[in-house]
Amino acid sequence: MSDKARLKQIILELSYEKRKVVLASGRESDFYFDGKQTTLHPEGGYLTGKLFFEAIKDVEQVEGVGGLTLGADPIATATSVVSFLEKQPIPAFIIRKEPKGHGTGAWLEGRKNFKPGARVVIVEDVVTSGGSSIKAIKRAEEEGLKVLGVVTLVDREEGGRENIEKEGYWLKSIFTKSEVLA
Ligand SMILES: O=P(O)(O)OC[C@H]1O[C@H](OP(=O)(O)OP(=O)(O)O)[C@H](O)[C@@H]1O
Ligand SMILES: O=C(O)c1cc(=O)[nH]c(=O)[nH]1
Repeated sequence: MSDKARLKQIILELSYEKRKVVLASGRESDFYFDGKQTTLHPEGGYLTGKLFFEAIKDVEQVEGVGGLTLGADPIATATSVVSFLEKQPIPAFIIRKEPKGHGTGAWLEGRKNFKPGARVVIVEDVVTSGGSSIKAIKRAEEEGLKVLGVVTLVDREEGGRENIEKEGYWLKSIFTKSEVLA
């Protein structure tokens, strides 16, 4: 079985839930992908890292991978670890939803691994409206990074791609919702 086929099995088993839920955008839905159930699973996290690394390794001399906490955190870390194992090390970063209230006051964690203008990819577990990805893009750019595009584990195909592209960035998905549920 391919890495992608196995990851789909894990997503269906651990992350896909049929229930009524309010989403980050305020929309209501009758299903949910709880991405962290997969990305924090030992095999799920490893396969996520492998597939995200494959998706970004040849992209426009990528120099970093990160995203908005919390969904992005295990994905960025797994991708970075796999990149080291594959001898093309790509450092990870985490963007906070609020700046740290004491100590460094930082919005962005992992800063020392990035020079100004470093070319980075934003990662997400789920894209619905794309609002969280766009927030991450804007914050990363305000922090001096050059964002190339976004990679998500699951694209729910609910307008996120269009909204991200409208901002001038590409979106790649490991899976669309249709692929997961096929
Ligand atoms: O495309 P959007 O409409 O923005 O929705 C998708 C976002 O929603 C979820 O995050 P959530 O805010 O639930 O937070 P968490 O990652 O901290 O759990 C998910 O991890 C994405 O970041
Ligand atoms: O839109 C969201 O907030 C959302 C949808 C989903 O399926 N999973 C998730 O983590 N967030």
